[in-house]
Order: sequence, then C-alpha cells, then structure tokens
Amino acid sequence: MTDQSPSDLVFFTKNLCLSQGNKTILRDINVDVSTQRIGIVGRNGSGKTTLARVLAGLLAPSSGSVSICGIDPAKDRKAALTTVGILFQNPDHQIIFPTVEEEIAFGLLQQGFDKAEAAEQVQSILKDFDKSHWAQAAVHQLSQGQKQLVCLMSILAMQPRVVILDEPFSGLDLPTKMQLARAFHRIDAAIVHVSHDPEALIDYDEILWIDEGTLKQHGPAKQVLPNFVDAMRKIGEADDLTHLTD
Ligand SMILES: Nc1ncnc2c1ncn2[C@@H]1O[C@H](COP(=O)(O)OP(=O)(O)OP(=O)(O)O)[C@@H](O)[C@H]1O
Repeated sequence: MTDQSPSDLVFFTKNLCLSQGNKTILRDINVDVSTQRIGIVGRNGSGKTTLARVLAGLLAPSSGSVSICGIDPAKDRKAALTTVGILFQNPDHQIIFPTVEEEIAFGLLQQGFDKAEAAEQVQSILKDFDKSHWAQAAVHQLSQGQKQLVCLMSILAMQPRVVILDEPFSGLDLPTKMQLARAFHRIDAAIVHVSHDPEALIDYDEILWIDEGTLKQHGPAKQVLPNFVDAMRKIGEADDLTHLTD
C-alpha cells in the first residue's frame, strides 16, 4: 500500500484470492491503482476476466479484499451500480431489451431515476454520441460494433466513476475498433481495459500483467508492455508440439 489515502485510489486489492470449486483462479493479488487509464494484460486463462468481474462486484473474493473508489463492490451492490460499469466482450451477453432506448434506460431505472428522468438521460447520451436517430432502433438489427456502442452508452448514461472494458474489440473489424477506441478516449471516468493487444494499451498510464492468477508485474505501460510482449514472443516461438512425442 502506498501513502495515498484509500479514497485517492481508483481501486486496491489486499491479498485477493478467488477460487471456483477446487480451482484457484486469482492468488494473493496486492495492488493499488490511482491513475485514470489502467490496462490489464495476460495470457488466455490467466485470470483477467475474473479480476475484472471482481472489480465490478460480480464475483466476491474467496479471501482478501477489494475496494473500488472506496467501496466494496460485491458487498455494496447499490453503490457499485453508480460507481462501476463493465462492458463485456460480447454485447449479446449484455443486451436484454428490444430497443436501444429501453436498453439504455434500464440501468438508469435500476439506479432509481423515474421514467421521465431516465428518458431525458437516454436522449442526452444518444445526443452526445450523435445517435439520437437510434432511439427506437431494434437492437437485434444492429451490427456487433453498434451493439457494443449501445452497451457503452448504457454504461456511460449511469455516470460511473470507473468503466471496465473486457476485451471490447474482439470480433470487431478495424474501422469499428478505431471508432469505438475514439469513443473510449472521450470517457471521463477512469478506465480499466482488459486486452490481449499491447498496442491498444500503449497510451495507458499503468499496466497490470496477470500470469496464472498472480500479479506478475505492475508499472508504467512503457515498462511493462515490452516485457510482456517479449515473454509472449518467447512462449510463441517455443515449439510446444515437440512435447507430443515425449
Ligand atoms: N466459474 C468458473 N469455474 C471454474 N473455472 C473457471 C470459472 N471461471 C473461470 N474459470 C477458469 O479460470 C481461469 C481464468 O479465467 P479467465 O476467464 O479469468 O481468464 P482470462 O485471462 O480472462 O482468459 P481469456 O484471455 O482467454 O479471456 C481459466 O482457467 C478458466 O477456465
């Protein structure tokens, strides 16, 4: 822990462990984060999504603790709703309503806004993104990139202090990625961005590298990303297939 007070921190974890059944997925993660652009990298299955879900309060630690903007997100679900929003890899796992305006209004109604207030906020966020004409569009007719933008607008309408992006570009073509990345740049809140792509995190303030459920390295992007890329290259260059003949 640094000498910063917990309220200055975007999040911190203390001896965070998480198991599912017999499997330990996160082990003893201790980290303080106080900047606005935070990347999380790691190999497939290293525990990045699990950490993102713990930060959003969707999973509770098995032991240890987590605090995001001063709240325990799994215990204080009401505060978590206004503090942290999470954008999943696949918008189809997030969207539940038939039209764009209903989808965006849902979170606001959950937050306690009445229907008229929610409708006003929906219009305002659509206008912000120059998408007022989408209000009554059927969500199932939108492309994946458009659906991802609807999810992002739904989160931002709730004005969270932290937005977690879990591989938000997967399955999107390059122009859509670039358009969505521009939308991310406009986000006022702190961003925690899980990605396999070091390029996507190059301008970020700090990076957490998760490896087999542990925090392998934490530091400025310029320091951690080259180490991560080197390590991934070495693993990629190794000829795993030789082991099949052992
Ligand atoms: N509910 C669960 N029960 C058991 N094991 C799980 C559960 N959820 C995740 N795991 C396992 O935990 C490990 C970490 O999963 P997680 O999805 O957090 O990794 P990840 O780093 O996000 O992977 P990827 O980059 O492939 O998305 C994986 O081995 C996964 O199979």
